[in-house]
Amino acid sequence: MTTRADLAALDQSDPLARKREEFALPEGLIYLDGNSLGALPRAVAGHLERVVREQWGQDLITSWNKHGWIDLASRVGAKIARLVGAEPDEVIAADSTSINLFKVLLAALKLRPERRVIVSDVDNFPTDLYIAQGVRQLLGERYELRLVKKDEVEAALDDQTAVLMLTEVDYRSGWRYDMAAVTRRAQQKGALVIWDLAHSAGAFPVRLDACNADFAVGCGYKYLNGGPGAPAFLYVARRHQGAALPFLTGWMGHRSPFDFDPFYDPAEGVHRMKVGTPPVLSLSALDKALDVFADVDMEEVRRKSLRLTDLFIEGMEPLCAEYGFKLVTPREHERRGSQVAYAHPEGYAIVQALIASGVVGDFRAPDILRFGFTPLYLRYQDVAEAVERLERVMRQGLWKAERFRERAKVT
Ligand SMILES: Cc1ncc(COP(=O)(O)O)c(C=O)c1O
Ligand SMILES: Nc1c(O)cccc1C(=O)C[C@H](N)C(=O)O
Repeated sequence: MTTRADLAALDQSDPLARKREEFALPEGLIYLDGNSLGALPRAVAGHLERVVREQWGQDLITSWNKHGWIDLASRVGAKIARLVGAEPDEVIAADSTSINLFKVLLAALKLRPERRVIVSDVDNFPTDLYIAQGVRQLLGERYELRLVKKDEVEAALDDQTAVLMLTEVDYRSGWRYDMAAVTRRAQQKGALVIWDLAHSAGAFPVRLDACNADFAVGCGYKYLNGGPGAPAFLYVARRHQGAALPFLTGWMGHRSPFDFDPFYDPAEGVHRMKVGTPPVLSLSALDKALDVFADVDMEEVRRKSLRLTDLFIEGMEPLCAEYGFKLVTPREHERRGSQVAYAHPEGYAIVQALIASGVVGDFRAPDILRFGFTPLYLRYQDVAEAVERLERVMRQGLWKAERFRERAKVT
């Protein structure tokens, strides 16, 4: 059994412990929801204030050149590229994950015009599936969206598969695909592969290059801490950049937007995936937030993430036995992202009671309690404290209060 003293010792010797002070976290709160909305890096508020007052306020429109607003999507993309194993010119920060998925899915399908099938995971995050359904409607009924369970993905690939579209880490269970192996198998069948890295980027090292991924997208507001509604990112492997087209052909993706040419001519490389005017304030927040990673070794982040999640799983064992929580996250390290999830029929009310006791996790229908572990701002001792507070919620039956049953709009 791991004691409080063991955890204190782990915090003492933690090479990432110094990163916590770079985040503004409310006193006493244990935040286990950085997989949904990352915490605020302290430097962001001052930076945004300067961008607003000095750049927007004083330099006004000249800021597009003077402060490089026009290149922000690429500069921020280059910072993300380092975290996902890509070259700086393979990634841009733009739009939302959903919109980026639309762009790369259409681009990929058009690169395989003779094929008609999109394969995905039936448990994929709904927006990914909705985007695929919309793309299918747009292209016509002759396209098939083949949705299968995780262990059926390989068997679902055939010589008609144009695109395999998956999220590396399942948003509910935290189950993680073997990205390199799955990519290889799909490519052997002649398909292109799109990865959604929403629950991967910033959570552990990602190697898009070593996996030979074709396309990828991901969120800016989860483990990258870019703030609510932060711009997402999009990756196009360099080998596809000449042929892949966005189909959302906006002026910012034109070769020379300020020629105001009436006819679309795609920009070089990943730049053609830009659509409209970039959200400078949001991009600036994400830009500054990413600086937190500048001196961080992502291998170290992974080591700590696995220790945190292992400790949580260990600490929860007595609660599973006593109160019926059922672990749904794999114990195997290779199959796990940076979150731990449990099934419990009273999951919603329990999560609300836990939040009221100062531990923020979240609930995912139908019955999942989800806890995200962000190694940059969590301490080992937080893990024990979170388990203790949950134990109290259960032992004292705090979750039974009527107010914890009311479903909020956003869960
Ligand atoms: C796997 C995955 N993809 C996409 C999204 C969201 O996409 P968007 O940024 O368009 O809201 C989420 C969470 O919101 C997610 O978990
Ligand atoms: N994007 C979100 C939002 O706008 C409101 C509430 C939650 C979210 C989320 O990020 C959900 C998240 N993708 C998930 O994994 O469940």
